[in-house]
Amino acid sequence: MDLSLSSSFFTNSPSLSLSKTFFLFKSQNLRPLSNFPNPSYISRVSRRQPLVWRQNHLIRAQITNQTDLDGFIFEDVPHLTNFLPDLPSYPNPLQKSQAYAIVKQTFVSPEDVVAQKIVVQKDSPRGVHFRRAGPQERVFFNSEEYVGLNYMYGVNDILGIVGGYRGFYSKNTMQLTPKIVNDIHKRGGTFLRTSRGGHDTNKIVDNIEDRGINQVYIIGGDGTQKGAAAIYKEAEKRGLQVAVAGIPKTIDNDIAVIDKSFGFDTAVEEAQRAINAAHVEVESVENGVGIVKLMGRYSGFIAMHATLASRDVDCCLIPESPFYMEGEGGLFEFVEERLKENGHMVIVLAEGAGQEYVAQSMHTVDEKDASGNRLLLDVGLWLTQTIKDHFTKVRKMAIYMKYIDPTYMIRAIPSNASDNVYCTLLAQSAVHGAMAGYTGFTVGPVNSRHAYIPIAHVTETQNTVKLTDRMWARLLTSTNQPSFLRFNEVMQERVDRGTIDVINNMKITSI
Ligand SMILES: Nc1ncnc2c1ncn2[C@@H]1O[C@H](COP(=O)(O)OP(=O)(O)O)[C@@H](O)[C@H]1O
Ligand SMILES: O=P(O)(O)OC[C@H]1O[C@](O)(COP(=O)(O)O)[C@@H](O)[C@@H]1O
Ligand SMILES: [Mg+2]
Repeated sequence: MDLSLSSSFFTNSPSLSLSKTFFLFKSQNLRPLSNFPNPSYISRVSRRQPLVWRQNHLIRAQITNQTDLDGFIFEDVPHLTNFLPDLPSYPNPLQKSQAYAIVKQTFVSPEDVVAQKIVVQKDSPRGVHFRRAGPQERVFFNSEEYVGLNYMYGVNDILGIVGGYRGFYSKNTMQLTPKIVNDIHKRGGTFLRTSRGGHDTNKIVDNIEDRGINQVYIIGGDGTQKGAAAIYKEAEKRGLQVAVAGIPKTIDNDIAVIDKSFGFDTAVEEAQRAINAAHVEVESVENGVGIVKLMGRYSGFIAMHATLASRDVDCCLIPESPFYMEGEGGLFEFVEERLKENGHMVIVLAEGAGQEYVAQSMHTVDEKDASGNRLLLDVGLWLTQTIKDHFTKVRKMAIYMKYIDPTYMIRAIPSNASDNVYCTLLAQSAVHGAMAGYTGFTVGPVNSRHAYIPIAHVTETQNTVKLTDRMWARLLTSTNQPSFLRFNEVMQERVDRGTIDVINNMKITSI
């Protein structure tokens, strides 16, 4: 596969609704031509500490003396030579690439690291660092015989797995060529198709083994990355020369550690159109209240950023910030104030917000999708009806509700320019990492520099909006909406008054 293919390949492929898609980089025909010794894949833990060999991806550097080492922690990713010590390596064919001919530093230094925490104090520990992404001097897949065919790594045997994880064992594969992937970035959806559930690690790795696949690129959100980690572990257990790379793609932006996931920018941009439509509609009537529901199962990033970008939004509701309707500081009070002031208002809400209220009003039980994600109830419809009932029945005020649910329309559009560029970087970094023999990693920007992050590090937490960070405060000052900080108090009052039972799973300790 050449790099231009790999970039268009990935740039094009993970259009927004492509939640769980896989590319296989199959190079079983790439036989070693020579037997170079294993280069020193050594991770230097600190300038002041002797070199430390990385044995396994989640071993944190043994820091014996915090002061001495400035608290430097290197969370390196696994390498194939950890379990295949005799694997031969080859000079990276990029050395001969015209594209890199005048690049000052074609290869990243094995000692380059990217800091997880960018703002530090003079005396604070230096903290966690990840391996910098990029081309490495030596590669562990021999592609020389293909260089004449392609420009960079020269691998031309690439399979697309159709229909998500289950596609490994229940669907046909698709041979991917530059021609096939040429235009896919201009289409929404996923040309490889997708599915939820169906992750059977053994069957998947059996299939990888049977087909002689050497590199697996797995594209998707947090669930997909967990699946990728399981595949990597099983491949390692079986001692397979298979590099597994995770590519973070979800509009929700709920993947930890990285700056943002592919698709998020596009979703925020497209959400503007829905917000604008709501604004136009409610501006045209007296007491118009527009409600726009956006995606965001557990994380309100799309809603928060769309609100900040649009500036037409009066109130943004996200799963991380539980809200309440009645009384002082509640949503009803705020809506009434805004209507008096402006004659109209727009509320943006993330689909995961207020789920407990909807569940309570509908007396439903928790249901899950095939991947184990909680099936969400339509909080937009619930909020629309609740506000309408309050103003018409209790406040005796005529109001006009306009509810817009653009969620799938947003997810279905092709990625925007910024996401396309981002995707090119993800694709190229992933290919460089896998070619260099790294495995079990997710690639992504950390403080704007691309890095290889152990998958387990990315999946151990979920990226959510931190109410204690300044960004949420910026939003509150921009909309001037209530902070709902009295949520706990208000809920307790209601329980005491007997107006509600204890609300199941209510996040009363969310801050
Ligand atoms: N803990 C896990 N281990 C293995 N596979 C998982 C795990 N969690 C989710 N998956 C699989 O990952 C795929 C995608 O997960 P899903 O939650 O639907 O989407 P996303 O990757 O966007 O979060 C599904 O096929 C699901 O079965
Ligand atoms: O209805 P579907 O297709 O299962 O997808 C809905 C979900 O997909 C998302 O857009 C993305 O979530 P994932 O990245 O976990 O797939 C969520 O915001 C939304 O709840
Ligand atoms: Mg998910």
